[in-house]
Amino acid sequence: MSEKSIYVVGAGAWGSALAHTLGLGGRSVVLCGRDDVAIRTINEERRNPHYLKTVEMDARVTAQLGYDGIEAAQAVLLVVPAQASRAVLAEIGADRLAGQSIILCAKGLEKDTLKRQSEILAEACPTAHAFVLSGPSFAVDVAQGKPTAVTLAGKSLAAAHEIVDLLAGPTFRPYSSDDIVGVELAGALKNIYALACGAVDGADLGLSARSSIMARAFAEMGPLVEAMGGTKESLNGLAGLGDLTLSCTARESRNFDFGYRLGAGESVDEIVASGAKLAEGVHSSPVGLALAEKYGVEAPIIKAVNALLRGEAPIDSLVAQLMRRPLRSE
Ligand SMILES: NC(=O)c1ccc[n+]([C@@H]2O[C@H](COP(=O)([O-])OP(=O)(O)OC[C@H]3O[C@@H](n4cnc5c(N)ncnc54)[C@H](O)[C@@H]3O)[C@@H](O)[C@H]2O)c1
Ligand SMILES: O=P(O)(O)OC[C@H](O)CO
Repeated sequence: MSEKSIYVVGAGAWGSALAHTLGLGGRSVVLCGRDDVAIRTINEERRNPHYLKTVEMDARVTAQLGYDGIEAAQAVLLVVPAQASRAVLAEIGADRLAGQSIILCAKGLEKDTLKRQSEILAEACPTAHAFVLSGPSFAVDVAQGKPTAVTLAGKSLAAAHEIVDLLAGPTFRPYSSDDIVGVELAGALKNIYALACGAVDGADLGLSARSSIMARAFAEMGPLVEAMGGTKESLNGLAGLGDLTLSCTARESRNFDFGYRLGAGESVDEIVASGAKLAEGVHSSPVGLALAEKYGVEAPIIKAVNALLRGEAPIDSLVAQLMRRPLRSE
């Protein structure tokens, strides 16, 4: 019998990179997209015309429109923006996902409902098994076969190990975790802090200020993650410290870049109108603030990012406000 395929839903930058790296790891992959030109180009020319254009997609990857055959997948990676996950899961349908292992790859929180990706999946398909893939990983690095280590969380370590074995390849190394809540919160929150660090850079407030924001962001995440049922240990790992470091220091991060442009004086509307790429933190910031308020946790940096996004104050005056907070111990 032929090997079952892994289905990757979402043929954007991250879905394409993951499909390619799984192919390199010897897996048969079906990449599900919604743009027929992209599908045809991937199958005929081995490249995605919209994302990672120069990467030659591994031959084990087949692209297709829609979700045909997904019910027989070995596992499904959901790789669409966080705000689209619910609609895409509904489009695929609970019946086809029943009992399947679904690896949630989006790093974001749902507006209005304040839900994490695994909560959305539980509502969309209660019998599916949720896993979360997160950690420091730029699509372009993964697609170019540069060494990358990430966190893969499941309900138990044993369950996570199985998916780790499935996803691991010569240049892609997942570590197992049993903290779904902590790992998915870490991935979503780091995008908010990347906006802050980008803004600090864009306003030329200095590398010392940026490092201070990163360290205080790391401290700020702990109480919220714990209040919501995750563990601080997850923050010490790849999904926490690893991704915070990457996203808060590199202009290649779309969230950092968005923040950089805000710090340099552009407005949210101007940046969006210019066709900026997906910056999940823009959507997750109000959710992060609402969650902090709901759980009674102090989150001054998340609050400042929300004020920045709402155009209430420029980053230098928001940082000045942070500097005027009462002095305290670490
Ligand atoms: N790009 C990265 O380096 C990277 C790394 C790790 C995690 N992620 C996360 O992965 C998620 C996806 O990011 P990306 O970089 O692939 O974004 P992207 O903008 O490159 O691609 C998103 C893809 O989702 C599709 N999509 C959007 N809305 C859809 C809908 N309603 N129905 C069906 N398909 C839809 C788009 O057509 C596109 O193909 C984000 O949450 C991001 O934080 C990205
Ligand atoms: O480009 P960003 O800011 O969405 O970051 C991509 C990945 O999440 C980095 O780990």
